[in-house]
Amino acid sequence: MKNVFVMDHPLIQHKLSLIRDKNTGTKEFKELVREVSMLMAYEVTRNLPLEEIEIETPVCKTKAKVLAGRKLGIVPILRAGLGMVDGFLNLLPAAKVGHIGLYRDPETLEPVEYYCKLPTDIEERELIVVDPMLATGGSAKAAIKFIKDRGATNIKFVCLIAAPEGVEAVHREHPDVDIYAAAVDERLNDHAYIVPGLGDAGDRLFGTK
Ligand SMILES: O=P(O)(O)OC[C@H]1O[C@H](OP(=O)(O)OP(=O)(O)O)[C@H](O)[C@@H]1O
Ligand SMILES: O=c1cc[nH]c(=O)[nH]1
Ligand SMILES: [Mg+2]
Repeated sequence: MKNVFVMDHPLIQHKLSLIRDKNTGTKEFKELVREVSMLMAYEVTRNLPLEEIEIETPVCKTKAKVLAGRKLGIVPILRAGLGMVDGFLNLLPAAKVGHIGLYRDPETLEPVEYYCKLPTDIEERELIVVDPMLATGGSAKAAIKFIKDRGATNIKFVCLIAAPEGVEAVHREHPDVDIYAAAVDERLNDHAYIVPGLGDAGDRLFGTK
């Protein structure tokens, strides 16, 4: 599949299996989502540019590599995307966080927007949109269009589980956006839930329902 990178690191896969298990309760679910997000942040940032600066160790002066100051932004899609933010910020503490509130109407399956607050300089930032689930792709497409309309040009999308239908839909509308997932599952069911998936990510994270 084009534009989708599956992160098959054993730690990510192991923790994802625990997350999928219906017997995993809210507290553990939240901790695991944070841990997997941190591991995914590590993989997603693999190509960040470096520059050399001069530093002094206790022994001598030397050249050393540091991040080349690229500005980053994390954009969770509320609610469930919130569960991924802390894991990303653990590794990228200087990143700014923008929030986009969307819920999927259970009848029409169309995303409904209810909140948006983004960093003012998003056009200068590399933006990482995060949401545990990419199902039909409606929410991801809407969030990406939203930030593109406000000037963003450099966007990645990171999820825990993607459905092939969602990957295809995002790729068709936003071919410039790479998708990073811990797994691409089999399909969507009649209610557009991912099979086998993990159920409703927002409800499992926040203990609702
Ligand atoms: O690809 P899609 O078909 O759009 O479905 C995926 C969306 O559904 C879930 O959110 P939900 O609507 O359940 O909102 P919530 O995070 O507030 O629970 C999930 O977190 C995604 O945002
Ligand atoms: O399987 C799914 C699909 C959409 N949203 C979820 O939380 N889970
Ligand atoms: Mg939900």
